[in-house]
Amino acid sequence: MSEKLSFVNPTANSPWGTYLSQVDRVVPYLGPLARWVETLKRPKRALIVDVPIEMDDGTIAHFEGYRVQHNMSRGPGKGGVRFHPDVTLEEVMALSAWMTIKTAAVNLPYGGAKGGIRVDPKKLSLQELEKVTRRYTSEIGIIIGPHTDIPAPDVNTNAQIMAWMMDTYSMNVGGTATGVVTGKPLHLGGSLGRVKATGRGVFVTGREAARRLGLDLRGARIAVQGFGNVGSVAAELFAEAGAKIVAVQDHTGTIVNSNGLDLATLIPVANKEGVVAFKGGDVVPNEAFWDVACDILIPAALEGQITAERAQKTSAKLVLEGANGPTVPTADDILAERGVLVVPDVICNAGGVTVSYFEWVQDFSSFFWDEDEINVRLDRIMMKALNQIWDTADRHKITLRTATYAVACERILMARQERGLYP
Ligand SMILES: NC(=O)C1=CN([C@@H]2O[C@H](COP(=O)(O)OP(=O)(O)OC[C@H]3O[C@@H](n4cnc5c(N)ncnc54)[C@H](OP(=O)(O)O)[C@@H]3O)[C@@H](O)[C@H]2O)C=CC1
Ligand SMILES: O=C(O)CCC(=O)C(=O)O
Repeated sequence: MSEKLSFVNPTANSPWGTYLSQVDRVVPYLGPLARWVETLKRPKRALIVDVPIEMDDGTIAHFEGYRVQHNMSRGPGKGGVRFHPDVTLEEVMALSAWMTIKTAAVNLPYGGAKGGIRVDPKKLSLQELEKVTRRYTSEIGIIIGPHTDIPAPDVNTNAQIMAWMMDTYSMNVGGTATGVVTGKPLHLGGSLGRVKATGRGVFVTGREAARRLGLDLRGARIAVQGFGNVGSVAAELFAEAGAKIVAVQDHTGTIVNSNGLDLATLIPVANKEGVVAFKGGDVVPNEAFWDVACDILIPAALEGQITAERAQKTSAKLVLEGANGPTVPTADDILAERGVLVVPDVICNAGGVTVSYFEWVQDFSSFFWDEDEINVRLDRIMMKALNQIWDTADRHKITLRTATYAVACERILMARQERGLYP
């Protein structure tokens, strides 16, 4: 680890810095458990791996990979794997920590972990992508496993990549270990409902938040940043409920249509070429996305997108954090002062890990549920968690984010205390 990067001294405005500041804000609400809070400010374990592969042109390329296990007080590590050219150890530390808070917030029997490879998968052939995935899985194989740490999809990873991870791990241990990853294809022990689960959770929590705000979803204007797994599914569900998706941004650019974008035509175009190739909206400069007149804003791309300046200008009344860590702490304060309600990532996007948990349980019991059962259970878990968080926020007069941390940190630190410290 470089001199600059340490567990306790984050780079300014980094995701890890954001996370540490979120933890600091919850300390006054932890009572006697506050003496354990340092536990949350450092990962339990961080592994950096070299991922060398032979490229199609015969050259050897090296990629840097990470797996961070932030906390395992309540159960095995759980969290996705990200393939992105900007992935850093410090980012993965933050993502793993948010998993610890998230799994505790919805009361799943897991800790928090996350992984990533600094690679642009869009520049790899399918064969190179498979080689990178398999080599990375072998390298982190010393710390993952169905009972220790269970990866899943995140940005630029999907069911095919989970299938390669499951196969590589299984070959290395000499058996078929379906429970080592979730988000797998259905015929390899995957679960119905997992692909749409995160977007569905954003919709379920968003619908409840809108109801409490007195905001009618019929005709509500929604802007969505990031139109991948999370953003596109959330957009579809809100559109089905009568909302208008008035702006969408992905890394190709931003499109707007104040009458509502036609998702049935937009989604296939976006999946193939990116949103700017869609003809049913106007292409505008990326920064204009934050000026679009809207009632609900759904950040569903990367961290640090809602800056102080963007928080000041958004017209949204409700922010639904589909992405992990999209709002920096100064922006959080501005949104709160302006009366904009934020449903934080650690509850808003917890639908994915909740159905991952269902997948893991189904793999162990070798008995698979139908999709209705999965969705009913998902909605029940999300609503129970959200209502408890809302009660906590009302009781202490704090934001939903700090309330989520209060509920989650109490569970995590109580488990830590009850387990004791001595080897
Ligand atoms: N998948 C899951 O189950 C879960 C994901 N999340 C979080 O949700 C977020 C999105 O993940 P997911 O949908 O799975 O990832 P995907 O890879 O499916 O989609 C990511 C989307 O973000 C867009 N994007 C990337 N960079 C930018 C940028 N600089 N500006 C605008 N758009 C950008 C991508 O555009 P393009 O396609 O053009 O590159 C793509 O549309 C992440 O923060 C992730 O951690 C949280 C919980 C669970
Ligand atoms: O499905 C999972 O296990 C984890 C998903 C994830 O990485 C996340 O919630 O950020």
